Amino acid sequence: MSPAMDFEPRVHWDVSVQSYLEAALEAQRFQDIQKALIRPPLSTCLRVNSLRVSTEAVVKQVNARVSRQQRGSHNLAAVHPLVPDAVMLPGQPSDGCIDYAAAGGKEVRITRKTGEAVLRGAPIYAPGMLACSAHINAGDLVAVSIAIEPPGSEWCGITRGSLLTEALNAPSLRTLYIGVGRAQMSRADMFRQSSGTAVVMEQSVFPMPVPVQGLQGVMIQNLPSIVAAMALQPKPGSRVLDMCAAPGGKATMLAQLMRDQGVVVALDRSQAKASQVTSLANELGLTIIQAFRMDATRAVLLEKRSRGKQQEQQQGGGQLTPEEWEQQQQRLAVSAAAGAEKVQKRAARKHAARVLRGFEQSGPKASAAQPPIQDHHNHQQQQQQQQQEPSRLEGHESGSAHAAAAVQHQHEVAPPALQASPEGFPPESFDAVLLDAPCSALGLRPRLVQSATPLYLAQCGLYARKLLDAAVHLIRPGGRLLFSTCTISPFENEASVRYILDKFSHCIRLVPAEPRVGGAGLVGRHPSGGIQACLNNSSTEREQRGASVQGQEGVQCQNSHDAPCMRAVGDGEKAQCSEAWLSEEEASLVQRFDPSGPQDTIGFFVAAFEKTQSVCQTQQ
Ligand SMILES: C[S@@+](CC[C@H](N)C(=O)[O-])C[C@H]1O[C@@H](n2cnc3c(N)ncnc32)[C@H](O)[C@@H]1O
Repeated sequence: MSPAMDFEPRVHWDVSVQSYLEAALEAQRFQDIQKALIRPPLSTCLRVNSLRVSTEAVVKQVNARVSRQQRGSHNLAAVHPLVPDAVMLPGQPSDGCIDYAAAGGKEVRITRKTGEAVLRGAPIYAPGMLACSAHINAGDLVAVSIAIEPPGSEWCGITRGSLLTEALNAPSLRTLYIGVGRAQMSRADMFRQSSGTAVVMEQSVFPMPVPVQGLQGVMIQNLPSIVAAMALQPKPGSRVLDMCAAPGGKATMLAQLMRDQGVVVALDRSQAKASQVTSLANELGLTIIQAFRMDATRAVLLEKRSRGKQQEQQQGGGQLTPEEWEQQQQRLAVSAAAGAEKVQKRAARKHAARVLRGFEQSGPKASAAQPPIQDHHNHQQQQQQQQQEPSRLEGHESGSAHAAAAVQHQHEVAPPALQASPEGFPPESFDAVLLDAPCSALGLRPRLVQSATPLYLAQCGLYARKLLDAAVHLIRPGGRLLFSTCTISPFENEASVRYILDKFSHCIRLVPAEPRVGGAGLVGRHPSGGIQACLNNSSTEREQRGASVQGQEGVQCQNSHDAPCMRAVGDGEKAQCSEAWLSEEEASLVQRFDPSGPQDTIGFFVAAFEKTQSVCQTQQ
């Protein structure tokens, strides 16, 4: 074993994506961003649940830990000057001098995704282990290395459970050393256990954040995520929708800003993910969050349109592609077999929709007190699960995230778990809507592999527009919409804002996204033809195939992380790919968080809109 002392991983980008971003952001800026993306932000941001505990108390507690455990290596924690519920823990750049010799040749190798979380301060859990040296016992010091997938591959070349021998240090296998840790279990247990901490880091190429486990009323959350929730300005007692809510970081922040009064309807496309939101709300003792499984692109209940579409499909669907036709046939077969069960489920969904509509008439308080669907049996089961499973944050809050709930009475006040989803919501149902769109996630840090392709960026941007369309219909006149992403891709950010401002110019206007922590958005248009040109020029065979089949057949998404599976970049959608951004004035209202900027945050984008009047029928 000969670990390199410097942490200088070379991260390959798709050539076309790189040229697209270089042209958009300018070469030097993109180079700086690339450098920033391979390391975690130096500071850790703690979100304080100020309904339970004061930020001053948290600052005091954290600083007490700093002085005890990491004397001299950290500056003191402080409340963020513009974000009152955020406590910032500054970190010092590491000198990179790791004493690998102390490990005496013992080593563990972990998956790349685990490694990225560890670089943000998480311990190494058993499932993240890939290989390790022979004869490792609890208490041993071990060198820690990450196995990196080669460009274009999803497998790093090492089978879990392997013995680390010279062969696994072959130059053909990409390995990155990130520090030294202490084993918490034996080699055998590392591969036998499906949970539990396998190794705790003692020295890392990046400073390890102050441990926050056990701190009451705090959770780790990226600063821009907190800013996004604040910029929506949700009012206590109002009715708010979070369209893409799991795992619930922003939904819970919204509830906190609303002083846990009113209702936050939180949607996500899978039941498991919707349940994550409920779990986090329970942990934090927030009672107003109602989580549903729902495809938010279909969240607007437009009676006429949905009936028309249903009829069209039943008639054989002149508009359907062969692929859609086949999918429809499969669905019909399944639904026929489902028989009585389906009738029951539909009744449950109708009931839920009725309750939600009823809520419209009776006001927020009534709905909060009477959740759409109650299923006490499942609620109990879920609570048991929550007690067994540690809480995790994913999505924007990648890396270690320890939701430390300051709640004594959570099981008394937690809303029951919701098992069925309503069919949708009538237009203008909400006072405020948050759309934290699934995106290409090019702003997340650290990222040791970048696999995004032009097609993927195009799909993500178009998917965001679909969700934005729904969002605009769901807000009431006078209400607010907050759009955010964790990507640096302008097609998903500024070009999406342009799309919505142009399409709904008569009823939507940009308003300042505040507090103002990030920088201005991009002005003008993409200088070399935008994502469509990028797609056309794309070098890989796969991309060319994707570009050449536009509008003809489905293209599967290629990434697993929150991959928005759009069918295809269709002919009708091509026009949307031309890439106009913002005017000077508009750019000054949105916020673009640059990962290489002085704030040292993840890459993020925030835009706030106000709906001035109803969307006219022709726009629907
Ligand atoms: C960026 S993450 C959201 C993070 C979340 N807002 C938070 O702060 O914790 C995007 C989420 O959108 C969900 N999603 C993707 N497509 C969706 C759809 N059509 N309807 C609802 N949710 C969707 C994904 O499952 C994922 O959980």
